[in-house]
Amino acid sequence: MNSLTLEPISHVDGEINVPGSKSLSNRALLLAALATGKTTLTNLLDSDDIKHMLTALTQLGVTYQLNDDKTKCEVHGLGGKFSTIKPLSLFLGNAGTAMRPLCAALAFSDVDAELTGEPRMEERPIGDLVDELVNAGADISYLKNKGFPPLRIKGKQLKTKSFNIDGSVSSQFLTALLMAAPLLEHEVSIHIIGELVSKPYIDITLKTMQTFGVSVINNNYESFVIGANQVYQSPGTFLVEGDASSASYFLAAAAIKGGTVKVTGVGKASIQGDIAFADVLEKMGANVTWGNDFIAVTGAPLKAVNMDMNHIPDAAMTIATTALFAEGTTRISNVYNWRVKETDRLHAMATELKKVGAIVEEGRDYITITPPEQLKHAAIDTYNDHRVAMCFSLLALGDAGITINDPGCTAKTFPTYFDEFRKIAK
Ligand SMILES: O=C(O)C1=C[C@@H](OP(=O)(O)O)[C@@H](O)[C@H](O)C1
Ligand SMILES: C=C(OP(=O)(O)O)C(=O)O
Repeated sequence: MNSLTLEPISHVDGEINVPGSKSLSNRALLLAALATGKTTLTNLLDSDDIKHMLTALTQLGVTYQLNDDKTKCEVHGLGGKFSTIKPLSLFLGNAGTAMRPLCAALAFSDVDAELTGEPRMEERPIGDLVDELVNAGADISYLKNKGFPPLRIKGKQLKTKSFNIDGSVSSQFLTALLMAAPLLEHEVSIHIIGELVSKPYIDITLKTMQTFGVSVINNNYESFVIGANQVYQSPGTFLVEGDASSASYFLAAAAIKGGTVKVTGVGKASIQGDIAFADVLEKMGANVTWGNDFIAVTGAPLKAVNMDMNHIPDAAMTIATTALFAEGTTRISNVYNWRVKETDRLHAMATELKKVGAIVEEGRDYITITPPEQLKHAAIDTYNDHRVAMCFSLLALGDAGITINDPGCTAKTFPTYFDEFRKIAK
């Protein structure tokens, strides 16, 4: 298997302009496709998750022009729902931000489409979304296992005005329903059952919908109302912010090693919840400076934290490896849904952290990490999970270096990650 060995890095310093946000790229592409008018997206992310959304949109009859480096895209909006004649098969890889939102949008469109994905996608739940859509009258069937992709969707116009969605496994089910609701044209109310996880991603959804001209009443994240006859309208241009989760690795590197790293393209004006990662680093002892469009971190001796990280599920993985350089036992809690993402992340992190010598406790929805006296070199298995590969690159800041197996798996959200990481190693 292809692997990458990172030798110990003695110092970090520098400035990194992070690529566009995955969450914003795929939301903006979908809403631009449904909107009236032409939208020019800039700083679009060029990665596997976005390629899957773009390919699906082409198959759905959306036209767009991508520039050479694929970071600028002019989308010609359909001015309403998708409408295609022939049955389609859309392959969405392992992109949750394509599978879940397209599922709802297609259920309310004039299409006959199969939604398929990588083997892991067939293990990632979608039942809470599909079953509620079916309750409401949608025509969706499971092609293999109940509750999981692949799906067959025969879209239709529904009269249902009220939906109940379970938000305790993934916020993407609510995001999907929110973004598709205007296609129904009448007023829609959505009621949340269970504890809504990953709440800041709902803010990203609502703010992106607002930019495209659709407003939603948010009753304290317990229910949402989308008024009748709201149509997505192109904002003209849409600048995709830098990805706050991708920023976490560079900021953590500075926190661990003691230099200063400035990440640009994302800052205190960001609508991404993962900027709160910098607050965790601050709590651990690092110094953080904020600008509207940048975050800079200067390292200092770090101490462990004990925190509920449900609000930053992706960046929390970066804390799990940062914890190896902090004094004491770090506890990351309320992250049960790590288990249903690219891999079972609680188990994968526990397994790989033990390989470098950490003392780890893996709970149902938490993990504790105590650093060893001395970190050991290990070959880290990455389970086709981009974030496992990226967060373990931080082990290069220890004395033993690290080997990352299958480093190419970062292509899901950050194909150039290791080239960028090398730039801050001095
Ligand atoms: O809506 C989004 O853009 C995302 C929501 C989160 O998923 P969950 O809501 O499943 O936790 C996050 O982990 C994922 O990377 C992106
Ligand atoms: C959970 C993630 O991805 P997805 O959008 O496929 O859910 C992630 O990027 O960490």
